[in-house]
Amino acid sequence: SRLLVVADDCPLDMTWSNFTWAASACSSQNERAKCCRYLNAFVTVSVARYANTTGNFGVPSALNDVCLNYVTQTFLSYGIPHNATLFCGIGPKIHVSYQCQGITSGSEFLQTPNFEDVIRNCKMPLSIENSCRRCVNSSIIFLHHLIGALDNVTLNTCRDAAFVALANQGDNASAIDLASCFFSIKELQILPVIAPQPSSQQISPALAPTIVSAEAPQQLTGFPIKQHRRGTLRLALFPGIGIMVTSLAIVLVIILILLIRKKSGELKSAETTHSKTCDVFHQSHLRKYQEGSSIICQRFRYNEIKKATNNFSNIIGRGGFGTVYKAQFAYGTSAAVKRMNPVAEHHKRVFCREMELHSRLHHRHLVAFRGFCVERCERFLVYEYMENGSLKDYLHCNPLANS
Ligand SMILES: Nc1ncnc2c1ncn2[C@@H]1O[C@H](COP(=O)(O)OP(=O)(O)OP(=O)(O)O)[C@@H](O)[C@H]1O
Repeated sequence: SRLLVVADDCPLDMTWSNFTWAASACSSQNERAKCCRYLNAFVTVSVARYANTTGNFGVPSALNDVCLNYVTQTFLSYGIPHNATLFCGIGPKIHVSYQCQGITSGSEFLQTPNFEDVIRNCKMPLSIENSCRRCVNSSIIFLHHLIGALDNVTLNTCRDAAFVALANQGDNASAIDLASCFFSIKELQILPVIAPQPSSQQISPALAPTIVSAEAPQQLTGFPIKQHRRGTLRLALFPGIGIMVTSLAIVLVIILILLIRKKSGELKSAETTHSKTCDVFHQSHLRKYQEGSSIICQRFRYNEIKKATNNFSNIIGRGGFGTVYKAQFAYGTSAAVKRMNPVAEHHKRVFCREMELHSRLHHRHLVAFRGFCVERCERFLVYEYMENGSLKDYLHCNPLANS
């Protein structure tokens, strides 16, 4: 459980945030730089809040030690190991008061040349793409103009001072947003779902990297790293949602495939059933017809007729019961194929009777009946092909006949 830290005479307030992420990072040896960025951000935001009421970039020098002690105790009470605060340098590197090139207040900073560029480029929200990058870019340019090639401690102090000046341009929320951008860390106010426990792992001060690598934000050493880190952090916040959405999409696709397959199966089986019913009807009537008939005529297959009529493209006439096609069978015989129109059930019986009649009638003045086809709910009558057209055509169109 967390100890209550009494601020004594330190005017800084560090109760504005939860330190769980920082405690987690600071308990891992692999996240030392991140740990220091967290600690630096907590102190800087606290100083910015203080500057908001006083206008000063930090506590009076008389309160320096008191406040550094307060900050260290606060971190300890939130589970941040003592060796982490030593490693990050609370006091020697992380200050509670910023004196940047003699500037000690926000109003002085605002008068610094080019600072208005930084203010313009650091407008909220900084969480949207490229906005943070723009803000940090202009801050770096500004700082390099301001301090030139001075040491990293000065650079860091001025960076923190610039942060405080900027943070005081907006409200509390924008200060948090700005800190997340400036120090390349998770949004400070987001509460984690699982509170990580501080581990007993020790961070050896002997292993402390240089001030730049341990303390300076990533932005000052390279944007790509920072951009990548922010993207990763955003993703890490919602891993569960990503998995859920992906799973849902997969389930929906599977359901869709099953529905399509079921529907196409139903259609196929309906078609087959219809076709079978049709054919069973025809076959039973044909059997009766063939059983009662002494005449046996040729039965053609549907595909045979389809091929012979060139896929029913050679139309030679239309009558009251169907369309007549010219057919050329593989064995060289020409024929006229009458494709009967679809009719009601009782007409199918008529078709069979007519077939019987046709097959019995033989006369040199009658067109010879060659056969039939009953398949796929279709009926065809096949006749000898008459070369010279119909009698009607002959009587009405042939000039020799008319003369
Ligand atoms: N065996 C055939 N040889 C050549 N052409 C034919 C043959 N049978 C029919 N036709 C052509 O097809 C047309 C239609 O013939 P179809 O027998 O269907 O009708 P129809 O003789 O006019 O009378 P109905 O509709 O009463 O049968 C004919 O006018 C003819 O031009």
